[in-house]
Amino acid sequence: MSEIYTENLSFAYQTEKIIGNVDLKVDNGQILVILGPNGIGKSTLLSCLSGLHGNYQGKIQLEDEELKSISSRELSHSLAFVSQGVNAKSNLTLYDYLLLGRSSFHSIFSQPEKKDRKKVEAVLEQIGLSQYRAKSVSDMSGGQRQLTQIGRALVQEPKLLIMDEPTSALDYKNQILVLKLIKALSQIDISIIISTHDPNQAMMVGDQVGLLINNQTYLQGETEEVLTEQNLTDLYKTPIVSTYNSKLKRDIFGTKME
Ligand SMILES: Nc1ncnc2c1ncn2[C@@H]1O[C@H](COP(=O)(O)OP(=O)(O)OP(=O)(O)O)[C@@H](O)[C@H]1O
Repeated sequence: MSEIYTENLSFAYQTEKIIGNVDLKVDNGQILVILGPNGIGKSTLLSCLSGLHGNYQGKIQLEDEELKSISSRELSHSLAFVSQGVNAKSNLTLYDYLLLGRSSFHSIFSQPEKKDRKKVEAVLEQIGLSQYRAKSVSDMSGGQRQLTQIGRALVQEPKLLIMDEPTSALDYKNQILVLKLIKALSQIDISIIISTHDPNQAMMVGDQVGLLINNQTYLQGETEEVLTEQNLTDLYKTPIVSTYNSKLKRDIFGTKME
């Protein structure tokens, strides 16, 4: 069954149409990676899918319900969104900030339970920040705050995780940590949509790749079919070549500098 799909989805800010004709589909436990040039509408698309832009046209179906008819509390039990950038801001400690992310599991007056603390401990391990549990979120580095924001989504235990450029502030080791985490989550049947500017990341984790080509055209398909030299060259309007790396057992994308 599809975790989420859209039919003829379009969205405009005031009169400026940003995305159109988007037929997107993510099955249970699948990873969809969205690529597209700056300003094409990736964040706008992910915001629509996360329920942040209610005034879209067309259909967004989350499991068997239309997104617009799902309450925000109900939505927080099935979907978590990590927005672009390093915007985790709080004077709380990292531990308390993550614990607060469990609040949708409780009534306003109830206290966190043992299972909430256990989940926070597990997520601290997953994002590699256990040693910073007592540190104030506002005192963290950009990369640490991006990992914190991912952790905050994970404590929600979503069935669908949507992340807008989740590795943009991360060093190479932490990029790999997040990509491996994404793979591991998909293996326990969590469906994932991420955007990125790096086609190599799409090749590393994507089951499917979606290209936002212009405000009328969205192309989605199997990773190896969509990530071709021609498609990427057309998408970024810059020549991109691919070479097969036998050590990595996959194609690597790059550009000649001469
Ligand atoms: N709140 C807004 N009001 C009006 N226009 C907006 C708003 N937010 C974004 N836009 C415009 O919508 C277009 C798509 O922006 P969006 O952030 O979705 O692109 P993107 O593909 O995520 O870009 P990037 O790769 O640079 O992050 C841009 O032209 C942007 O200027």
